[in-house]
Amino acid sequence: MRNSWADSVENVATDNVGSSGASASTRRSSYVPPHLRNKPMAAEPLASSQGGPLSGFNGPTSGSRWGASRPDYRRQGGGGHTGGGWGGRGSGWGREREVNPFGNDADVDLEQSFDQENTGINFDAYEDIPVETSGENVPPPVNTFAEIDLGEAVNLNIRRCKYVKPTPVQRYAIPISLAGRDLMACAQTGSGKTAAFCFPIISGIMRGNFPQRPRGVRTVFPLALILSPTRELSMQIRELERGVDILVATPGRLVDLLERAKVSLQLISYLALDEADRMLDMGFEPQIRRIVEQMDMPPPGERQTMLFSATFPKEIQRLASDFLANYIFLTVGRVGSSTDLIAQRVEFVHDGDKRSHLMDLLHAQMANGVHGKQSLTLVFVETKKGADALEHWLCINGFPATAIHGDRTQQEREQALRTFKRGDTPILVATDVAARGLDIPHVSHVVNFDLPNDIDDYVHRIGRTGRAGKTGLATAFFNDGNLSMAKPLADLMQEANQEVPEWLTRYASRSYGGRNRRAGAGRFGVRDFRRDSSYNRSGGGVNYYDGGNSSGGYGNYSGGAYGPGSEKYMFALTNKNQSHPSFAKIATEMENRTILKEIWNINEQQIGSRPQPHLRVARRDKELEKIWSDLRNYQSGVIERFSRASMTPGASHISPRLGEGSQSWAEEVEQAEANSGALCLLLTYE
Ligand SMILES: Nc1ncnc2c1ncn2[C@@H]1O[C@H](COP(=O)(O)OP(=O)(O)OP(=O)(O)O)[C@@H](O)[C@H]1O
Repeated sequence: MRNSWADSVENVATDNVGSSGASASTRRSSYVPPHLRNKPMAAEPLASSQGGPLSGFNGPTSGSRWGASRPDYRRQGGGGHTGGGWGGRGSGWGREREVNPFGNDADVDLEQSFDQENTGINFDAYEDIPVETSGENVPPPVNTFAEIDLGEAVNLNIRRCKYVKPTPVQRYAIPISLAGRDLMACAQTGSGKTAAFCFPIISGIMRGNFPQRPRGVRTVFPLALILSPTRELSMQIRELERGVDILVATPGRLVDLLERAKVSLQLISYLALDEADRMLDMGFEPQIRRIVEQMDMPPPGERQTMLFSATFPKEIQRLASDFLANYIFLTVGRVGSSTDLIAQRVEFVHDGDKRSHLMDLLHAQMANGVHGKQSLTLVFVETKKGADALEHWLCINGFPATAIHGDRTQQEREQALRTFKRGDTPILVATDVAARGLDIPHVSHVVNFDLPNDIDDYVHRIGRTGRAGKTGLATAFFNDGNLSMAKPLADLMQEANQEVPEWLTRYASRSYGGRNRRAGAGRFGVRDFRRDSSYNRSGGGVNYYDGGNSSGGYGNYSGGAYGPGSEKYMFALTNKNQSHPSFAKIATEMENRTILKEIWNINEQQIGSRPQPHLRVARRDKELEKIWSDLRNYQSGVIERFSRASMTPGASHISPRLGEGSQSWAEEVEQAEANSGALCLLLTYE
């Protein structure tokens, strides 16, 4: 018999109901954020912009700040069962759950106990979700699974899953894919993208006539390859289909298998990239190119390629288009936006107050109870060390927690996910390894203890809640260390009809000089990068390096033509006595990007947290080429200039502002390096 935090939730909830019912519960829940403590109680409810996620757990009868500002939340079924608020989540896209014949008992119990209380969600609310397609001869969408010919076996399994109707992304993507077209698709987190690419692949393989595989060799010849960024996500997708016909892999491991000739890609008919933008950012791009372009995989046009993600920055679209032939671009919902199903709160919390603030949230969550049901909370932190430390601190303070990050063994990572899913440790402290794709039922609260530096990372992180039509809550701790996120965060919240705290609007309105590549109105208007005039100007060609400030594109370093209003800053990358080779090595081991983030943070302080730097390589020798490829899309930045001189241990910041465009970029970098003897990096901001 386990005695989990959920048991204490149950006890608290029972106590509350037993003693004085709802009013006791309400009293307990009168949460006061630290910065408002010891102040007289306000006569009227605090403005929701001042936080108070607790109120989210209060449900509609609590006079909740949060509930009051979110009429749509209640409409969507989040108002709660038994007046209890948070636990009463919608049932998603009409999916009813059956007992999973392969699951263990604990999972089944938990799933059943939750599903019994699902109150249903208005699926029709999704009907008016904005959808945009571009490309030639786009096949029409369908409304039901019955309209799509996926074959008897797949249809049967769809019925077994009790998927009653396709989600919006499935309505569009499945017919496109069945028509044999390449696809780049962007749809919100938790909206059913996995099935959107898996169903047609499985169906195609079950019905297709494929060449005979060579016999008697130990190499396997899969027909479909699905690439995803983390092992956990690969395993999750693998749950849908196992076997050698469909290979689900992370790039690193696959490169290894390919190099040892354990796998051949010669017969690949389908290639899917899940979390495609992550797969093509600087961490993975070299490996993906190796797999897709330099091994034996058939080229675009001879295979069908599908790329899916909830976010798709334009520069990544450009890269991705290398892998596609005459593709259709599909967006369902606003590109890179969060779903409206997630109520987003942002609270100003100084670093030193974060732990106590988190504890307040967790206490509030307990006090407002979910009536014995595990309400899972996912807490995102910046570093692996930070994750370990917070996990430890939570545990010794009576909150069963576990942690997942890149330094833990695979076994530990899986164990952490298991105990979290079961509710034995209803708090999971995670780095970005858990930010994307993971579909964990019943995560009701995502806390961004440390905000990421990139708004897309934020979108993926909070997307771990509010999935499959259910509602969720996301709380972010913001402080002066997150200035670069003020504007994108405020814009995103506004887009998702969230109440933006006034203080955040003020932060956002201050100019930090950054180029906010995805912020502002018209996110939905800026979709398929092929529609950009710059793309057309270059004759439809793909020239990733021609964006930004460069007048000559990649390889032409003689420019220096900063656009009006651009600013530039110079940094040395030699902090922490890193020698260049070790830096390069570290840069390649970037699954959770900690080291680079350290560098980034140094830079951020130096540049006054200005967002969205553009960076470009200044010289192109082989060694730098590698670093360049690793760093190119690091966080929100793209390397603009990067040059090397002898390393000076301990050298740091050189010059915060170099002479206003009077010198060419290369000269500036060289001069700075000559002055400092350090490896230098020039950042410019539009
Ligand atoms: N047609 C459907 N009806 C009901 N539920 C569905 C349907 N399609 C998918 N789901 C469920 O929705 C949940 C989210 O799906 P999935 O994990 O594919 O989302 P996603 O869009 O890939 O999210 P992310 O962007 O976070 O990776 C899953 O639990 C899945 O089983």
